[in-house]
Order: sequence, then C-alpha cells, then structure tokens
Amino acid sequence: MTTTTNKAEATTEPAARETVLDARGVTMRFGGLTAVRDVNLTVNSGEIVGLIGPNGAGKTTFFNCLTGLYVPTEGEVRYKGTVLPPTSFKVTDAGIARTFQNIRLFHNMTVLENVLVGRHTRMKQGLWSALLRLPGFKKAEAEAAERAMQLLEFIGLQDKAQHLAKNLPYGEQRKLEIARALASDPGLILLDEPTAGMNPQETRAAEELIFKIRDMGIAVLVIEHDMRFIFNLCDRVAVLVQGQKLIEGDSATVQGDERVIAAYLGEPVASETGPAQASAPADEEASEASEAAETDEADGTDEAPEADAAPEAEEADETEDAPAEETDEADEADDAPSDEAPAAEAPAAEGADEEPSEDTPHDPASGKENDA
Ligand SMILES: Nc1ncnc2c1ncn2[C@@H]1O[C@H](COP(=O)(O)OP(=O)(O)OP(=O)(O)O)[C@@H](O)[C@H]1O
Repeated sequence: MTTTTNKAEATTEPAARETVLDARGVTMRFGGLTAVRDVNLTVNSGEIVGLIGPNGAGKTTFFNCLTGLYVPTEGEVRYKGTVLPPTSFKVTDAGIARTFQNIRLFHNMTVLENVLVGRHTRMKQGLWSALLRLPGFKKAEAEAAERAMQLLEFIGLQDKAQHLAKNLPYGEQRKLEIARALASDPGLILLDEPTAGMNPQETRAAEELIFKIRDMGIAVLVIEHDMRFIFNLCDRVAVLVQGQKLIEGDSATVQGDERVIAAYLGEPVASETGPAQASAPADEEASEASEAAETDEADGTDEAPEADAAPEAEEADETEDAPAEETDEADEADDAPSDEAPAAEAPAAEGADEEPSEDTPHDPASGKENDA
C-alpha cells in the first residue's frame, strides 16, 4: 500500500473537535416515495465520515438535502450550529462545498477558470467594481487567481492550468472538481463517489488527497461504493438502506454488522492489507444494485428516477442544479449534465456551451424547491 497518511495520523485531535455538520431527522419525500427517512448524522471537525448503501438507498438525495439543492420534507440541517439556508449558493457561502457523482465541470473553460468559478463565492466585489475594474476588483481577482493556482498545486494540476477541462483524463477531472470545491474555502466538503471510474492507482491517490484535505482542517463526508476505500479512509461510516440509517460506527463495527453484510456488503471487507474488497453483495438485491452501479457509471443513467419523478421541475432545475461549491449564476444557467438523466438534461443542454457533465439534482416531485 502506498498510503502515507491514515486515520490514526489525523492532525486534529478529538479534544479540539466541534460539530461541523448536524443533520437531524432529515426526511425527503418525492410524492409517495420516501427517499430519505428520519436520518440523523453529525460530522465533526477533523473527521472523515463515510456514507454507504446500495443503489437507491438515498445517499445522493441526503447530500442534496445537506447542500440546499433539496429542501428536506422534514428535519433540520445545521452547519456549525446554525441552521442552513435552503439555497445552494448560501450553503456554499456558509462553508459547505461538494462534488457530484458524475463530473460537472465547465468543459470549454480552462482548468484554472474552473477553479476560479469555485472561488466566486468568496469574492465580495460589487458589480460596479467589476464593470469599472476598480483597483479593489483587480486586487481581488489577482488574489483569486493566486489561490486557484495554490489549489491546482495542491491537487497536482498546476502544469495544466491553461488546458481545457474537457481534455483532462477522467481522474484529473475528478481532482479538478475537488479543487473547485476547495476554492470556496469550505469547512466541510461533501464528496459524492470521488473515485467512481478511477483505476486503483487513481483511487489510492484520491485517498491520499482526502487525507490531506482532512489535515487542512476540512471535515469530509464521502459517499462511495468502493468499500476498501471507505473503510480505510473513514473515521466513521453510516449505512443507509432504503432511506434509513441502518447503523453508524467505525469501520470494524460496520464491516462486521450482520445487517450490513446482508443488505449491502455480502461478505466482510478485507482491509487494504487484505486480499479483497467486498462491494460485491451476496444477496440478489444487492447484487443487482452493484450491477446497476456499474452500468450507471458507464451510461450515466443512475439519476433517471429523479428526472422521471419531476418533469415539471426541470426548468427550475436548470437554475438550481449548480454544484453547491460553484454557486455562480453562470454555472447555474449553463449546467447541462451530459451523462445524466435524459429527461432532465434535455432542457438544460439547450445552448449550454459550458457544459458540466454531471448528475442533475432534480426538483422533487413534492415541489418543495429552492434555489431557483
Ligand atoms: N427528484 C427525485 N424524484 C423522485 N424520486 C427521486 C428523486 N431523486 C431521487 N429519487 C429516488 O430516491 C431514491 C434514492 O435515490 P438516490 O439517488 O438518493 O440514491 P443513492 O443512494 O444515491 O443511489 P446511488 O448509489 O445509485 O447513487 C431512489 O429511489 C430514487 O429513484
């Protein structure tokens, strides 16, 4: 194994920890379907917390509730003690950034520009300052560029700052998404399947990167189907099954839980020193889920139910499905997932020249939307 940092080497000691994220009783219903049911979850500073579960368990929906893309039907989400506003750009402003299950970059913008988009929320210059290019704006712009370059160095893409995002290999696009999320100076970052589609080496590098992010003082909540990755990375793991939290605990506790094995794992997961990874479910349902995951990664149809569920909400969706860490209006307008749910994509794709290829958090059928 190449990991040089691990859970035990966390630089933030428990004594100094504060509750960064506190989700209480979060429930999300789409019409008659309850995708998330009464989920409680906390993330403390200095922690990496994993969220796992079969396909359709409600993980992404829960993320969307945390980041203001969905307004939970019930429950409350607090960031550092304050109830989060129900809009994604305000959530980003508050200190939560995220990446998406399917990469959502501005393909025809450079790598540097993509990171600068993420920096937007921290630039407080007014319209006139920008239009007239006043000294304050120029200074802020220079600082943003400097910070963006620092982040590109952090993820190892500094030499590709001027490359178009679409020309990056897949693994680097995922890293770029993380850099863009970090550009908003979050206190908590939510990573939705950060290693999806990565080869083992890239996955190992992603693990290293996440440890480094944690060591920078940023709490991490991560969804992933790669169980070896999760159990090696996370201080705590919560398991969602059919929208409900089945169990939460350290890796050993979760791996050994009979219910988790039955519902999801199939067999105990070998640690990274062990021989196997157990994302292969044993029971039929879990097996189907696993196959679906692979298919979804390949064809990007995993969010189709969302799209189907709320066709009337697509227009609003175009304006709201900007990645939480991006928050700029341009992103919201241009956000046109290319590899996602077809019904949702079609309207967004119209005239979308900068086209983040991402899953689109669609409007719930409930109509309780935000961020429009
Ligand atoms: N906008 C929506 N409208 C209706 N149903 C939805 C919507 N979004 C999600 N769902 C449904 O909610 C359930 C949970 O979906 P979700 O995408 O959150 O699961 P997940 O655990 O993230 O799955 P995966 O691992 O495949 O990404 C699924 O049954 C899905 O079809």
